[in-house]
Amino acid sequence: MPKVLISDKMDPKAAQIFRERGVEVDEITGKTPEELKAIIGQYDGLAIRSSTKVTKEILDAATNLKVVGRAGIGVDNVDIPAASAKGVVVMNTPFGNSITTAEHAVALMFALARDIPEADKSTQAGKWEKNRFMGVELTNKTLGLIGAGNIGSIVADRALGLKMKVIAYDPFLTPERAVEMGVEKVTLDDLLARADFITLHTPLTDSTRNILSRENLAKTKKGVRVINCARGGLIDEEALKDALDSGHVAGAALDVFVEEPAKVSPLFGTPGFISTPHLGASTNEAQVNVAIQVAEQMADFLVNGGVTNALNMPSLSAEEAPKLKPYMALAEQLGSLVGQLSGEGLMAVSVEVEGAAAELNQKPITGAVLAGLMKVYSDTVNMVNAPFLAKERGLDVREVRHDREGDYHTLIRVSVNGRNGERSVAGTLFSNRTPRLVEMFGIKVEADLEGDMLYIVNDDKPGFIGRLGSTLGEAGINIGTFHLGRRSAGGEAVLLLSVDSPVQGDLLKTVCSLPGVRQAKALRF
Ligand SMILES: NC(=O)C1=CN([C@@H]2O[C@H](COP(=O)(O)OP(=O)(O)OC[C@H]3O[C@@H](n4cnc5c(N)ncnc54)[C@H](O)[C@@H]3O)[C@@H](O)[C@H]2O)C=CC1
Ligand SMILES: O=C(O)C(=O)COP(=O)(O)O
Repeated sequence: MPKVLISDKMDPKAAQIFRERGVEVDEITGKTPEELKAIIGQYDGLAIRSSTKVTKEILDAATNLKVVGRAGIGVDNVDIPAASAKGVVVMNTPFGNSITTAEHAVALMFALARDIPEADKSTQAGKWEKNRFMGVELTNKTLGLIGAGNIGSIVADRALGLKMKVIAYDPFLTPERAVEMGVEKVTLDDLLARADFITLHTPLTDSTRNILSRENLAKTKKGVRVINCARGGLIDEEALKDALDSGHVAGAALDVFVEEPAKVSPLFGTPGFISTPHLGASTNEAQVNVAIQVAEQMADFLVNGGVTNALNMPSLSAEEAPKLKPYMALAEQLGSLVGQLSGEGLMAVSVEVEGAAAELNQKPITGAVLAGLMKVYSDTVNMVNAPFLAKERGLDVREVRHDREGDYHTLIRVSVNGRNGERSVAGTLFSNRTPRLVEMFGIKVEADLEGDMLYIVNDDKPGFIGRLGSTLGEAGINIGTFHLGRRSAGGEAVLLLSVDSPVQGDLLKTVCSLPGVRQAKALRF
């Protein structure tokens, strides 16, 4: 039974779904990194929100971890390259809390426009300062969206309903989508110069970090109000404080901070400043949505191999996963076969699918080929990290899909190019289930690739098989199955034997020195 740790506060629906789906679950929140490191080794899955920091250190201690599920959107608290390198899938729930977060941004915009928090404080202090507070209307004001993705577009929709003019800076926003959203696509400088309110809705990346820098804040319209419900780090907090103090920025509302939890901040106490403690996603509706979604996705992955909303692996639906399973087993065996036979120095690999295999999602098949291939170099390789390892090694990976059906109803062919030239192997599924090798280096063979095997290339001459049988027999090696293929009678032949124990050391040398043997190699599947 797979086991998951929920390490941040999550709606109880998450634990309920894990249990219903046959996943054991522990809910242990508020642990320090050291405490988390000490227990993470027992878990196959880790379900988090934004508090748990999934660092390389945590991942190194997570010896059984297969999946990190983020009940929410932002994954900047997860070291994704480190997770990928360790073969851990990282998934999020990209839509479950978008409406709630957009509504929080709109709420903060209203709060800024009418100085509601300060007015509330003063009223409850019995001051009745009716003449102190003078707000601004939102109608006809210009809202500048930085980031027009899921949340940004919901904010735009609500703002248009409030009769605001919406302008958006997002390098990935197409003109067609801007028209559909009813916003004007502008440059960042244009947005800074024109917006009465600026709201941020981008992830925190190298291109967005400090996007409202001191320099950019200076380019804003005097009296601008700024809202950040996306990520701390998008705004220079010191520069924002100075701009509030000077009156250039009339108000700022931050839900997110560079350092969280934000126990101290240069902005705290600054007139015109409003804050909430990362509450963007905190509604019952959003929390139920993301809890259900993350638990379903993680359980699907741990129980059936389905992959949804992964950030470091192609998707694979729970319906597709069982269909692809035997293909992935075949693909991994073929990859492993060429990997073991080719050794180091591979430069390119091509994965071709034809017949029924060509109708499937090819990415997981290629991932499985690469996992099999790279096992030669690393025993911690899997489908998640294999593509990254391949890239790291500069391996050129090609995928080819043939619509034709050849001799087999379904076929996967793996060809590699390396120091030893090009080699190609192909396999099919027997009875739609059992992987079977059908071709090796252009020679037809039929073999199941399993357990210990012995691969021999030899001259097709009478008497060889008898000599080989006696050599192995004398060494106490039992032959399970025996597969022979040859290019032409009397030419080059290929032998694949399954053996009950590995052929190694001196025995392998003896086999190599048998007359007619061109190459002999022990293989393991
Ligand atoms: N405060 C909170 O509790 C919550 C915060 N968030 C945060 O909100 C942010 C946005 O979420 P979504 O809209 O769902 O993401 P999304 O991926 O749908 O949209 C992000 C948009 O930012 C744009 N973008 C990327 N680089 C940019 C750049 N350099 N300049 C301008 N635009 C750029 C992208 O093209 C994309 O359209 C994320 O950082 C997420 O973590 C999300 C949920 C809750
Ligand atoms: O989904 C996101 O990106 C959020 O920032 C929400 O964070 P939280 O789950 O409330 O800690």
